[in-house]
Amino acid sequence: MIFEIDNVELNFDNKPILKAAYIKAETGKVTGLLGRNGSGKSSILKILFGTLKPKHKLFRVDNKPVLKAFYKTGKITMLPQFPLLPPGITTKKAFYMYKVDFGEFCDVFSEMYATKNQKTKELSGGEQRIIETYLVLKRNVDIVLLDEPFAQLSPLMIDKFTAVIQQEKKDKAIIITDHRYEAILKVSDLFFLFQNKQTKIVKSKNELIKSGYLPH
Ligand SMILES: Nc1ncnc2c1ncn2[C@@H]1O[C@H](COP(=O)(O)OP(=O)(O)OP(=O)(O)O)[C@@H](O)[C@H]1O
Repeated sequence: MIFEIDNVELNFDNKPILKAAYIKAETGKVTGLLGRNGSGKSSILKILFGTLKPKHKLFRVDNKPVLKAFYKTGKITMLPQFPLLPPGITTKKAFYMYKVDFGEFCDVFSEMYATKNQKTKELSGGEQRIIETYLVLKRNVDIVLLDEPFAQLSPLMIDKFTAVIQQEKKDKAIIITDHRYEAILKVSDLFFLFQNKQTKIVKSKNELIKSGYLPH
C-alpha cells in the first residue's frame, strides 16, 4: 500500500507552518522525517493520523482519496511525543490490553522482564518509552507513525528497535521522526527534509549538510 499526503497547508494563528508539503510511506519501507525544531514534522504526523485539521490537504491511499479522519479506520497507529499509557497500569496489563506477547518482547528486551509487575508511573522515562514504542510497533495496522521514539533511549535500545522496525516493516508502512539523525539514516529507506515550510526528498548525509540541517 502507498500512503501519500500532499498539498498540506497548515497555519497556527495566521502563522504559516506548512505550505504545499508532501510525504509518502509505503508498505515494506520506513520513511524518515528530518528537520529543525518547529519545522512541522509532528504536525504532519497528526494531520495524517487525523487529529489535526489543516487548512488544506490531500490524503491518498493507493491513489484513492481518503476523506475521513484516518484513525477512525483502525488501520493506523501513532506513538505521540507525550506518554501514552495510563500511569496506574502494570507492564503486564499494558501488554494484555494491546494483545502483544510479553514473552516475545522479553526475548529481545530481556532487561525489561523485571518491569512485569511494575506500574507505568514506577518506571523510568526511557523504560516507559521502550514499552510504548514496542506496543505501537506491534499493533495489527497498515501504517505506524513514530514521533521521537529514540529521544530517551540508550544506544543499545536504539539498536534493538532498529531490528524490530526492520522486522515490522515487512507488512507495514512506517514513518519515523527523531533528532537522532544517525539512527534515522540507518533505519529508513526514504527521507524527507522539512525546510522553509516545505518538504524535499534527500538521498544522502551530504545533502543534509548542504541544506544546513546538519553542521559541517
Ligand atoms: N497547537 C498549537 N498552537 C500553536 N502553534 C503550534 C501548535 N502546535 C504546534 N505549533 C507550532 O507549529 C510549529 C511546528 O510544530 P511541530 O511540533 O510540528 O514541529 P516539529 O518539527 O515536530 O518540532 P520538534 O522537532 O521541535 O518536535 C512550531 O512553530 C510550533 O510552535
